[in-house]
This record gives sequence, C-alpha cells and structure tokens, in this order.
Amino acid sequence: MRRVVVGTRRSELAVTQTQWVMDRLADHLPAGWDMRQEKIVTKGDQILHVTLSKVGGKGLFVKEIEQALLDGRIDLAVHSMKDMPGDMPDGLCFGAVTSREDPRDCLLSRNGETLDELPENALVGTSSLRRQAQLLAYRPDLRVEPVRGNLNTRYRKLMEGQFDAIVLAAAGISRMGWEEKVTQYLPEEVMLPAVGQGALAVQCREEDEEMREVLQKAHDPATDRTVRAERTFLHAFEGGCHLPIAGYAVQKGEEVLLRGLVAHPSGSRVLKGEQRHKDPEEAGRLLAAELLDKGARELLAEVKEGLDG
Ligand SMILES: NCc1[nH]cc(CCC(=O)O)c1CC(=O)O
Repeated sequence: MRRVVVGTRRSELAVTQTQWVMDRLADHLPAGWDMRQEKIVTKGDQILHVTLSKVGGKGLFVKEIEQALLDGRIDLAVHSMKDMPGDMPDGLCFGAVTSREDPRDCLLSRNGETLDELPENALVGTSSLRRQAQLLAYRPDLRVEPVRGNLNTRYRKLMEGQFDAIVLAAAGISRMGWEEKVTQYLPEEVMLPAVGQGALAVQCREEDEEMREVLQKAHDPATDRTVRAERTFLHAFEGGCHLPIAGYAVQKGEEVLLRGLVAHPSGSRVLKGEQRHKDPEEAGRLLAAELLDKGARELLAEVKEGLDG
C-alpha cells in the first residue's frame, strides 16, 4: 500500500506532461499503490513581469519542486528536461527520461506567414536568446522582443497583435494538442533545438528503490544517451542555461551524433560544430572543446557582460 504523490507546476503544459507520465506508469504500479497530483506554485510562475534570464533563469521553476521531493511532500516530479539545471541536489536522481517528442521549434504567425514570408522588420516574440540569435542570423531584419508567461499567455499575446509571430517548442505544442496553430516547423538547420528539448525528466529520491524500479517502465535509454551528450555539452559552459547555446543529438548506430552551436544574441556570429562518439558524455565534452577553440569563450564572455549590465 503506497500513495505516490506526483508534484507538478500548475500550468496546463506541466499538468498535461505530468498526467502523461502518470498514465504510462498506471499499469505498472505494484498492487495497492495509487498516484495523485499535487500542484506546486513556484517563484518562476509568480514573477512574470521580468525577463527570465534576469531573475535567475530556469532553475527557479525547479528548485522548489526539488525541495518538496527532499522533504517528502511529493515522491515524483515531472519536468521538461530542457528546464533542468546541470546540477541536482544530493539525494535526488532522474528515475526516468522519457522518449523524446519532436525536438524542433515551430513558428506561429498571426497572419500565417512562414519565417521566409514574414514582412520586413516583423516583430517576433521569444525570451530565449537561443531562438533570438538563430532568428536574427537567418533574418537580420526581424525585431525580437521577450514574451513571458505560459503557452496560453504567449499565444494570447500573439493573437492580440502584440507580435507578428512567436516561436514555441513543437513538443509543448503537441502535448497541448495545438498542432493546428503551427504555421511552420523550423528545420534544425535554421533553428537548432535547446538541449533536452522534447524529453521529460522524472525525478525522484535516490534512496526510493521501489519507485525507481517502477520508473524503469517509462525510461527510454536512447533518449537518455542523447540528452546526456547535449547536457554535458551545455554545462561545459558555465551558467549555461540562459546563454544562446543550442544542442541536439541523435543515436547513429553505436554512436551519438551531437550538433551544437554558440551564438551572439544579435545573430551576428554563430559558431557551429558536430561530434560523434560512443560515449555520449565524451561527445559533449569534445563539442564544447571544439567550440571553445573556435571562439566560444570570448563570445560568451561578451554575452555575459551584456546580461549583467
Ligand atoms: N521554455 C519553457 C518550456 N519548457 C519546456 C517547454 C516545452 C517543450 C519541451 O518539453 O521541450 C517549454 C515551452 C517552449 O519552450 O515553447
């Protein structure tokens, strides 16, 4: 007999993702177990008027949920992998990494234009420096401005005319059932995805062996490997999560093929590279070294200075 409490943020996307994982686990629970959701309002959900990178980055959303796990108030937490910081508090682990959804980003434009068709100087809403840099590298005439809030809020702002287009992750779109709102799925060559995009991380207490065994049913080893490569790459750069860095890996036979880039937020410079290796972490380290070698260190130092100012 065990009542498993699954913590989630309260946004529709978070609740949907959490329910998706719960549904996958439902048939695998030992006899007498059940599960329920517990909604947690994080600081990141409360502070909506400032740019995310200025209030401490994505870690905000995660810390409070991790504390609830450590305190035993909840037993599981479902997160978007791309929101997970590189370091995890002692005592917690990823019990499962779920199979990745469409990793791409997509464009939603108010008048149905693709990225190529958007009028000159069109205003695109995104708070992601990674998206901003790649948009501007491809279309230097565009204007990019931050848009905060959950997916529903961002979509409302688009439809109200505050932006001509916004960019969202295809994974979130499909989990929300919003495929019809998509104008264009952006190819990887134009918009390399964020590290971890499309995968979910199911976090639990390290010592909770019986929970970890159940979570094996939702674990996808191939996604786990590719995400490890991407995250090793990202975290080789300090303070990685709010920098204009992209990384996406696929499994090719025995190897992981990892593509990554580091860019200036203005899009004026984009350093790209790719590495393949049997050991995913090694692919990540090699790619970071390659890009540092190509000038990423100087570029990121410049970017960080700009963020502090
Ligand atoms: N930035 C917030 C965020 N974190 C995870 C997703 C959904 C996609 C995913 O699971 O990678 C989103 C929305 C978005 O970026 O459009």
